[in-house]
Amino acid sequence: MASLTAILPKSSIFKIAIDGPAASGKSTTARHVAHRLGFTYIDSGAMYRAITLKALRRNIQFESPSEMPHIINLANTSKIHFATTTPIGGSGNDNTPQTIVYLDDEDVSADIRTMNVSRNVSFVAALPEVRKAMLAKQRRYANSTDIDGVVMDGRDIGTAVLPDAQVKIFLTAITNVRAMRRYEQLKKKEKELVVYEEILRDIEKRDKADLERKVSPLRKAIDAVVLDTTTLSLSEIVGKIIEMTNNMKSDAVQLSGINSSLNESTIQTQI
Ligand SMILES: Nc1ncnc2c1ncn2[C@@H]1O[C@H](COP(=O)(O)OP(=O)(O)O)[C@@H](O)[C@H]1O
Ligand SMILES: Nc1ccn([C@@H]2O[C@H](COP(=O)(O)OP(=O)(O)O)[C@@H](O)[C@H]2O)c(=O)n1
Repeated sequence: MASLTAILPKSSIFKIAIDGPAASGKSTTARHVAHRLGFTYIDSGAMYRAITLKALRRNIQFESPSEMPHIINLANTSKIHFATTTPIGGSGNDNTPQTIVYLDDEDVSADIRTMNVSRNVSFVAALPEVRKAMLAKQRRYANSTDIDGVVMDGRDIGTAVLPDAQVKIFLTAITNVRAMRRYEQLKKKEKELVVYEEILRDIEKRDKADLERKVSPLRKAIDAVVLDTTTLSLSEIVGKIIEMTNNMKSDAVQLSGINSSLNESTIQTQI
């Protein structure tokens, strides 16, 4: 099949936006979709987590107004990048491609998932200047020219970061199910002692903060499709998104056919 970038103008790199509340399945879904389509995956939440981790390591006192310029400075000056490892056959039942997150060239993939980072990240993510810095980085990644497409997940991807995304998904699941999944996920990593009730409280608190903040709150874009992962398996969700993407792609191919025949008839008319 011809490369999509050969059909669409460079500015129209295929974009898939996946938003939703904490632990709704965004990053797992996004990684599988990106892997299947050969697209780049960008975990926007990891970027906010990385800045939060750096602030914690520097003992910055959150919510102290005099410390805010330091956090903003970290957002503006830190280098964040990603690498994806493709599993060969997968380990055990988990064949999910893994994303490595680098903060100033250090692999912080595990450190950004601790409860301490989770407890503080929504505060950092609510600072308008931090969002401005992350938005610029996110758009830069998404518009890099050497990729066919991008899948980005977060809270404001369909509404603010990539409002031009051709496919927009809003993933949801009931809170208890999300908390239990996050509990199982963290327990496997054995990075720290995890308590289900604490995870549930963190998810509820973070959802509230993300929904209520002034700048780019968690919202479903009007043109996003809602998928409920409480009742749909990972493979069903991934399958649906791939199907939507393929439909959009074939529409784009047909449109490009119509456009080129329109151009031909315009040329003939001019002759
Ligand atoms: N549709 C699904 N059904 C069941 N479990 C899922 C589904 N999607 C994701 N999961 C699992 O739920 C957990 C949280 O998913 P994750 O992708 O980390 O969520 P998010 O990125 O939204 O925080 C992971 O362990 C993941 O494997
Ligand atoms: N596009 C985004 C992505 C994340 N975030 C913030 O970053 C936090 C962590 O995001 P995440 O995607 O890693 O969180 P989980 O859904 O994995 O728990 C969220 O709770 C938001 O406060 C955001 O504000 N905007």
